[in-house]
Amino acid sequence: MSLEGKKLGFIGTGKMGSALIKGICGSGLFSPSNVYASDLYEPSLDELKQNAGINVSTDNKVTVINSDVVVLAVKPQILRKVIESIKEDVTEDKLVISIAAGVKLEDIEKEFNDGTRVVRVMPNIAATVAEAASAITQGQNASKEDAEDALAIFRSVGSAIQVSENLMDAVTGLSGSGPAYIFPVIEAMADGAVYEGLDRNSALILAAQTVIGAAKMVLETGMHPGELKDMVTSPAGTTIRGVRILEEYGVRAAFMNAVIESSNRSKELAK
Ligand SMILES: NC(=O)C1=CN([C@@H]2O[C@H](COP(=O)(O)OP(=O)(O)OC[C@H]3O[C@@H](n4cnc5c(N)ncnc54)[C@H](O)[C@@H]3O)[C@@H](O)[C@H]2O)C=CC1
Ligand SMILES: O=C(O)[C@@H]1CCC=N1
Repeated sequence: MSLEGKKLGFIGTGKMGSALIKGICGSGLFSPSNVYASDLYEPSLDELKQNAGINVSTDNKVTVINSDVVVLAVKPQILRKVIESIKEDVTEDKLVISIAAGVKLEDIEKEFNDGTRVVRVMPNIAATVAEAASAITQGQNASKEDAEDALAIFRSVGSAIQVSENLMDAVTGLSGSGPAYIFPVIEAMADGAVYEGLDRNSALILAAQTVIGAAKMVLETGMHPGELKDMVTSPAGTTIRGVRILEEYGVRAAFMNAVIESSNRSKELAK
C-alpha cells in the first residue's frame, strides 16, 4: 500500500483539521508519531499533542518539511496567504490535499510552483466518529496513485468517492454542510418527544438512532427512499399524520433549497 511509511501533515487544526487528525489516527492508518500539524492557535495544538499524541508546531514550514502528504485545512479566505508562505518547501515529491470549500484546483495549483501535485477534497465533520462522507477530485499533476492515497485517507474516516471538479459545489452543499442540517432535525424531533413527556436524554438517543437507522436502510437495502417511507406509513396510521405536517411546512423544499443555497455559496467562494 502506497501510504506505507508516509508522513501526514495538517496546516490548520480548527474544527475540521482536528476532526480529521483524531479520526485518521483513531483508524490506525497513520500512527500519531507520523502525523504533524501546525496552527497559529496554540491551545488547539496543545490539545492535539496531549490527546492525539501527534507532532505539533506553530510553524507551517515544519509541517511541510516533515510530511509526504500535506492537508490544507485553513479557511478558503486565507488559503492563498498560507500557500505563499509554504510553496518553496512543497517539492514535487509531496502531495497537497486542500479541503477548502469552493477553492478550485486551478486556483490552488497556480499559487504553487509548477508541477505541484494537488487533490481537492470535501470531507465532513463526521470524520470525528469515522462516518464522514467525502468526495475527492484530482488536480492536473496528481497521479492515479495520489487519488488512491487521498481516497484511502478519507475512507479511513468514513466513505469517499471520486467526482469531477464541477460537482464539488454540489457535494459541498450536500455532504460538506449537510451535518448542520441534520443536527437541528435531531434536536427538533427530540423536542417533540420531550413535549410529549419523554426525558431529554432518551429522546436524543431515540432521535439520533432513528436517523442512523433510516440512513443505513437507504445505503444497505438499495431501495428508493420513497418506497422505504411507504413501509412505515400504515393506512390511517400514525406516520402519515406526521408526514402530512412535514409536507404542509414544505420540509422537502426547505432541504432541497438549503443544499442549493449552500452550493451557491461554494460557487461564490471560488470568485
Ligand atoms: N467545518 C466543517 O464542517 C468543514 C470545513 N471544511 C473546510 O475546512 C477548512 C477549515 O474549516 P474549519 O476547520 O471549520 O475552520 P476553523 O476556523 O475551525 O479552523 C481553521 C484553523 O486555521 C487556523 N489558521 C488560521 N490562519 C492560519 C495560518 N496562517 N497557518 C496555520 N493555521 C492557521 C486557525 O487558527 C484555525 O484553527 C475550511 O477551508 C472549510 O471550508 C470542509 C468541510 C467541512
Ligand atoms: O460552512 C463552511 O463553509 C464549511 C464548508 C463545508 C462545511 N463547512
